[in-house]
This record gives sequence, structure tokens and C-alpha cells, in this order.
Amino acid sequence: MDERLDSLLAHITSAVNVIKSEYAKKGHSIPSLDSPDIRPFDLEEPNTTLSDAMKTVDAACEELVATVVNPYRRMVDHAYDVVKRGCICTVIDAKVPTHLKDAGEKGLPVDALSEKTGITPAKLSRVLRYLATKHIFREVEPDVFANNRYSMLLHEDTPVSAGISWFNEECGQASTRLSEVLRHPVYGPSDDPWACSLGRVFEVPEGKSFYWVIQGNEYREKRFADAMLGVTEHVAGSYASVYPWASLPSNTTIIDVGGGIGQACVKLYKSFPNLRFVIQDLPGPVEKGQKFWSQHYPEALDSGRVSFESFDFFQGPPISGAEIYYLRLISHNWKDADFVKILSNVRRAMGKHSKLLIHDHVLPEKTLQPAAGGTIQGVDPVLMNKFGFSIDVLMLIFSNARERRLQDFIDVGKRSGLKFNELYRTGRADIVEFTLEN
Ligand SMILES: C[S@@+](CC[C@H](N)C(=O)[O-])C[C@H]1O[C@@H](n2cnc3c(N)ncnc32)[C@H](O)[C@@H]1O
Repeated sequence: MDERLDSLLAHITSAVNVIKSEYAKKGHSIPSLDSPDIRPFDLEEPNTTLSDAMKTVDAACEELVATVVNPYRRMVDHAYDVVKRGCICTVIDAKVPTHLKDAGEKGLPVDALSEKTGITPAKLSRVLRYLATKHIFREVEPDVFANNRYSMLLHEDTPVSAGISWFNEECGQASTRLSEVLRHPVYGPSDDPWACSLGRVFEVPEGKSFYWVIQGNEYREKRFADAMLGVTEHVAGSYASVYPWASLPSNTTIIDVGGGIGQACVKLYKSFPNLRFVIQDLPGPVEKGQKFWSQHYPEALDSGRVSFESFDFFQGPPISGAEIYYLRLISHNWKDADFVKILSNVRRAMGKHSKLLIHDHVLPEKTLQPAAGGTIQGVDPVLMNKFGFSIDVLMLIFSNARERRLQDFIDVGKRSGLKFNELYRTGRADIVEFTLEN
């Protein structure tokens, strides 16, 4: 056991040195937790070296803690996650990070925050103090709180806050039903989206999915679109730099299938003038997407480089004959049979030279086997293989679907008449490229 502990400590030290040197290349040190300012790598795409080092620290510290602390205490700590969830919901709903923004590093006394939020000072103080112990907010002096690097992400203007609010409310409620649903004689064995935990919480009718819950509900639809803006960027990895977008010919058209409000296209639009984009989704997201782009990038719509078109990927193919069909974070929402329907519809639109890109988590074949990739020297492959499993279970809760291994993607591709071409590792969700089988 001592050997494993020594190895974990060595991995942590070496990975932290990699992180320090990546910041140093940008002329910075690793930002202090107290700083609410935006720092390098907060917004830009992480490179794979940095993201592998961060993953290593994350997984190694978790294993280290699990090894050395009292298991009883640790298990109870896991149960205390419900406390964290309740407190995070409270500060988002009461807009605490927004109220603290102008107060800067000095922060605000809890009495002043109480006036703004309507929450009793003594109770608000306990919520904020607990979160401060988890490095979300800072207690500057007794009963005076300030934003820090983490609480700033919960500010109402950040898409991350919409994502967390969505996670906490819709997925949070659904997760409390997981045990009951998995043991239910009808819902348990089913792999239909309506029969999952979230489906049962929101009474989704047979044949429908989570998207039925939000369709036409202005608040839920907008929050989901905003959530995807922040959450999907976080899981997308270095997709703009890893895939050879720049080498695609001028005027290459990307069809972003189920592209929401076109969030994945923003970065590509800004970085690659050779690309044009058609974002296809259900009517609600399409309408919100048109609004979003006309507000932030009107020239994209005016020039015709970005356009929107409603469609239902179960009912028919997207626009035909484009060079690239791009499906980001679509596959993990659907069971194999449904995903094959979607892919088969996309295949009908593809030409001889079209490529189809599935951008989603690619799970390791086995968690306890060396991962493919791992770009930092001395990286422990077993530590690197721990990621992707929380979102896999989230998909079970959310839609009875799952994350897939590379072989699973190759199999569903084959069933849809598609041939696997190449895997592009991005450090988070990866890109799997297919072409037509014949
Ligand atoms: C998890 S989101 C991913 C959005 C976007 N691709 C991204 O990566 O940010 C799934 C998207 O699939 C869309 N979608 C769900 N059902 C659909 C359907 N039947 N036809 C077309 N789009 C659909 C949703 O509206 C949503 O925008």
C-alpha cells in the first residue's frame, strides 16, 4: 500500500509542476482560489497536456483521500453532497454572487446580503460559511462574505450558473428516484427514455423523452439552452484545435445536427473563416439560437455564414450534401436503437465525400487498463481512465442512455451504414469520425 501512496504523491507533484509550467508559459502563476478575476485557461480551450495534468491531480487526490481517511467519515461525507446541492441552489436562486460582485474583495456583511436576498441573516451566514469551507465564496471576516474564483461562476450572467441550476433541479430531483426506478419491475429493465428516473419525475408519456418536458416551456427551454452554452463547453475539450478544421477547403459547410442555439459553432465561427454553419434543431432552440446570434454575432447571420433550420432528427435527414455533419453531445442522450435512427437519417443526407463527426465521451475499454493517450510524461493511465463515468450515470438518470466505448461507436456506425475513420482525442469528449460505408 505504501508503494501506491508514494506513487500517488509522485503523480500529484509531477502533474502540479506541469500545470505550473503551462501557466508560466502564459506569464502567470496558478491563480489563487480567492481571486474572482478571469485567468488564462478559465475561458480558453484547455490543451491536452494541461487537461491531462488536471485530471491526474483530481483522480490522484481523490484516491489519496479515500485511502488515508476514515472510511466511515468518508462515506458520510458522500451522503453530505445533498447539503452542498441545497446550498448551491440557494445562492443561485437568491443571486448571492451577483449581489457580491460590486463589493469586490472586501465583500459584504451578511446583514446587507440578507436585505438583498430576503433570507434571514443567521441562516444565510450558515449556508455561505459551509460553502466557503468547500472553497465556494470566502469568509473575509466573521459574517462578511466575498466572491472567489468558484462563486463567480454562479453569477447569474454565466451560462455555468444556468447549467448548475438545471443540474440541481431537474437532474437532482431525478437522481433521488434512481434507486426506485432501477428496482421497478417495468421501468427498471426498460431502456426507453420515458421510463428513466427523470421521465418518472416529470411524467413523460410513453414514446417521449426529456425534450418533451422542456418543449414549449419558455423558462425550461431557455435555461436548458443557456445551460448547454456553459456546460457543453466545459465537457467539449480542445475540439477547435485537435480536429483539422483549418485545413478544410474554403466555404466548407458544417451541419450542426441537434446543435441547440449553435453554441459549439461560436468558437469555430470565430477561429475558422473557411467554414459556414447550418444549425439544425427543434423549433424552440432554433428560435432561441437566431435571437442569440443576432444579439452577439449579427454579421454571421447577415453574411449567411451562419443559418438555422428546424428539423426533427427522428423524422428525416438534415440538409443534404454538406461536407461535415457534426453531432456534439447527441449520442449520449439516446439508446442504441434511437441513435441508429438518427445516424441513418444523417447518412441519407451524406454524399460520397461527407464526413460525420460524433463529438462525445469515449469511455475506456476497461477502467483498470491503461488508457490510450495520456500526454504527460509518467501519467498513470488508471487515473486517467476515471473520467466520463459520472456523465454516463447522469445519462442513465436523464434518458436511459449512456456514454459509449470506441467499439460501441463503431458498432452503431456500422448498423447505420457508416465506416469508422479516425478518433481525435480532445482531453474531454472526443471526436469520432465516420464516412459512408460504400
Ligand atoms: C445535449 S444537447 C446538445 C446541444 C449541442 N449539440 C451542444 O453540444 O451544445 C442535445 C440537443 O439535441 C436537440 N434535440 C433533441 N431532440 C431532437 C430532435 N428530435 N430533433 C432535433 N434535435 C433534437 C436538443 O434540442 C438539444 O439542443
